[in-house]
Amino acid sequence: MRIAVPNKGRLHEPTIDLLERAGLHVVDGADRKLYADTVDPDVSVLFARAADIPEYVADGAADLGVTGYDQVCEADVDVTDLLDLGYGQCRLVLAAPEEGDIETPFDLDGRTVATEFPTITRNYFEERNIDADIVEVTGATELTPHVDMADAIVDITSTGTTLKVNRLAIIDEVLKSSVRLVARPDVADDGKTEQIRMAFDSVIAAEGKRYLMMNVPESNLDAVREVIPGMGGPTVMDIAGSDKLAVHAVVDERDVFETINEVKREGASDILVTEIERLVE
Ligand SMILES: Nc1ncnc2c1ncn2[C@@H]1O[C@H](COP(=O)(O)OP(=O)(O)OP(=O)(O)O)[C@@H](O)[C@H]1O
Ligand SMILES: O=P(O)(O)OC[C@H]1O[C@H](OP(=O)(O)OP(=O)(O)O)[C@H](O)[C@@H]1O
Ligand SMILES: [Mg+2]
Repeated sequence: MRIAVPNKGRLHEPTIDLLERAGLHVVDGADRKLYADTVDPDVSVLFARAADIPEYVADGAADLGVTGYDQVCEADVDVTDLLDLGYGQCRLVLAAPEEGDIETPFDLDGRTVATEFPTITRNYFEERNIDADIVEVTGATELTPHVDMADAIVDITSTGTTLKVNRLAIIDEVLKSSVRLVARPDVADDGKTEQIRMAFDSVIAAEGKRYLMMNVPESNLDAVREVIPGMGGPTVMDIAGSDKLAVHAVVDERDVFETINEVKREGASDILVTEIERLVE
C-alpha cells in the first residue's frame, strides 16, 4: 500500500507527524527523496505536491493520499474521501477590492476572476449562471486585482491577513477545506486501508485527551466515580497489599484541572496525568 503525502509546503510537517503518531514511522525519508519505506513493510510513502496527490491516487501511482479537500475538488478525479484529518483548515473565498463596485457574485458577470483553482471557480460561476472569465495563475493571486489582471479572485484564506494586507474583501465563501485521507475507490474497502484509516483516526481521537491515574481508598470509590467525566467510566483495579484502588480514566484536557481538584477532595492520591498517543475506540 503506498500513501502519497505532501513533499513540502505547510502540509508536509503535520502529515509526517501524523504518520509518526499513527505508528507509521517513515524510514530514511531524506529531503528531496521521492519514495520512502515505513516501519510497516506493507506501507510505503510517495512524496508529491499537494495539488498533484488526488491525480496520483486516481491514476494508481499511490493507493492512498493525504491532501487538502480543496485540491481533491480541484482535481475532479474519482477518489473516496475516507477521513477528515482536521488540520489545514481554510476557506476558498471569492474576494474583490474593498473600495470597488463588486458586492455580490452577480456583479462579476462579464468580468474577470483570477485563481489557482480554475475548476472549482468555473463550477461556482456556472452553477449561478454567471458568465465570468477565469484567469488561471500559479501564485500571488491577491495581487491580480491591483494590476488590472482581474476584477476579483478566488483564493485560500485562513486568518484573513493576506486579504486584509491586499485590501480585498470577501464577497462569498466558495468551499470549506481541511486535510483528508483519500483512497482510490478499488482499495477503499481493503483491509490494509481500514487499518491505516483506523490508525489515523485513533491519533485524532487522542488529541485533546489526557490519561488520569490515581489511587483511591475503596470507601471513596463511588464519590470519585461521580466526579470523573471519563469516557465510558473509569477503569478500577486492585492494588496488591493495599486497601486502595487504582483508578484510571481518559479525560478531556480542558477538564483535567477541575477534575484533579475534585478527586483530591474525595480522597484520591498519587495522581498522574499523561498524554495519550492513540485512542482506538
Ligand atoms: N493559509 C492556509 N491555512 C490553512 N491551510 C492552508 C493555507 N494555505 C493552504 N492551505 C492548505 O494547504 C494546501 C497546500 O498549500 P501549500 O501552500 O502548503 O502548498 P503549495 O501552495 O502547493 O506549496 P508551495 O506554495 O510551497 O508550492 C492547500 O491546498 C490547502 O488545503
Ligand atoms: O488568510 P491567511 O492566513 O493570510 O492565509 C492565506 C494565504 O495562505 C496561502 O498562501 P501560502 O502562505 O501557502 O503561500 P503560497 O502562496 O506561497 O502558497 C494562500 O494562498 C493565501 O495567500
Ligand atoms: Mg501555498
